[in-house]
Amino acid sequence: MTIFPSLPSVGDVGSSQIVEVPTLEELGYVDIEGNELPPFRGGESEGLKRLREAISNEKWVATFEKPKGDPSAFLRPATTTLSPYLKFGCVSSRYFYQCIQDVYTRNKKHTSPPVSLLGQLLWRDFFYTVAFGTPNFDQMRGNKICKQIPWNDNDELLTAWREAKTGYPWIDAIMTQLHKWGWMHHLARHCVACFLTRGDLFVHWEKGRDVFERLLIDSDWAINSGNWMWLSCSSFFYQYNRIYSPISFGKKYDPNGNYIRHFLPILKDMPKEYIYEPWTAPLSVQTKAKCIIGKDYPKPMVSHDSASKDCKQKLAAAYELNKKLNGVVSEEDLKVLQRKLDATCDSVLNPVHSHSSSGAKRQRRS
Ligand SMILES: Cc1cc2nc3c(=O)[nH]c(=O)nc-3n(C[C@H](O)[C@H](O)[C@H](O)COP(=O)(O)OP(=O)(O)OC[C@H]3O[C@@H](n4cnc5c(N)ncnc54)[C@H](O)[C@@H]3O)c2cc1C
Repeated sequence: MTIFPSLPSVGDVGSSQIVEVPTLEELGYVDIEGNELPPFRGGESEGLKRLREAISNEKWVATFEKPKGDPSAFLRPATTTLSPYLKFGCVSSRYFYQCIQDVYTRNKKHTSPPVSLLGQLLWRDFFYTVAFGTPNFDQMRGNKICKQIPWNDNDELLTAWREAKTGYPWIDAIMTQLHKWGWMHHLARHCVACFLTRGDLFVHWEKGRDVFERLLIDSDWAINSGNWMWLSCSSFFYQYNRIYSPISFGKKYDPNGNYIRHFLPILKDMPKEYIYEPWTAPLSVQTKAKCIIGKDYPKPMVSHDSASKDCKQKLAAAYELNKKLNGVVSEEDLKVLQRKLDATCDSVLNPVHSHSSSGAKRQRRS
């Protein structure tokens, strides 16, 4: 008697040929020799090792409070970095949850959801639940929980953002980390998602979501779309007047700009006074730093002050329209609104001017 049934025979494969396994180059990946390797190794053993390391620091687990972590910490990230392992099922979310509960049992005083570490796992399940119950969750059209907003379709703006060429070092460094590591801190994701959508460029959140989906190693259908809706003020969060400054937000955590220097080495010799706004550096300083703005590193593609003001106006008008039509906004309604807004808001076409001489004016922080 055989214990294991024999394997079914291989069916008729017809005339199809068995081809070679495609190379990485054929799959579209470029040679990364000489480049920094992403600090992630796949597999369950690595995932469990990271989980044990995070959990063994009981004080850190018990006091974990998001969004208090430092988004610019890259040598030792401020969060667990377990998302790729959870996404691929290398680490069980239930086991992770149980480990946190065990720490809480031993440490009665601990933070609570939504900001605690346990709360982060609840956010994960929150997005899974809403995504499951919402038709067309991953798009604006036909999605009842999503505000209908006349985003622009400007591929030039999208490309500059995706290719880390906005001229805002904080934004470009984050996008470079995305290309190199496939992972960034949660607040860093906030900054670039806000910048692309409601903060500065007014590009559709679905376009940014698609870029993240392609490049994140933790890319997750429900979590990614949910967070893009959140950050673009399309759903879950509606305070569109609160915009991340691409200049002052990162500076709070990293005044010397070490994160920027690491991910954008072209700016590594820029003095700290100018690292977040290099276009304001006098030409002599740019020359000494071997980085001429507009030649070695781009000028800012928009003026944050006027672009963010325009974005707020557009959001206010779109919210008003959604309210008036009780969320049933047709494509034609959006087009009419877009035409009206295009006539009044044109900051995107008016980039900030580079100040390569002394006496350059700084932008007001928002
Ligand atoms: C625009 C945008 C897109 C995002 N896309 C993704 C994505 O595709 N995949 C993804 O896993 N996370 C995504 N996130 C959520 C969050 O940024 C990452 O889960 C987190 O940064 C991963 O790092 P970590 O494992 O160190 O997180 P920790 O802070 O250590 O949290 C532990 C786990 O909780 C879960 N978690 C944490 N924050 C969130 C959140 N806001 N929503 C849902 N679950 C959360 C993750 O599974 C994470 O691994 C996105 C956030 C934004 C703002």
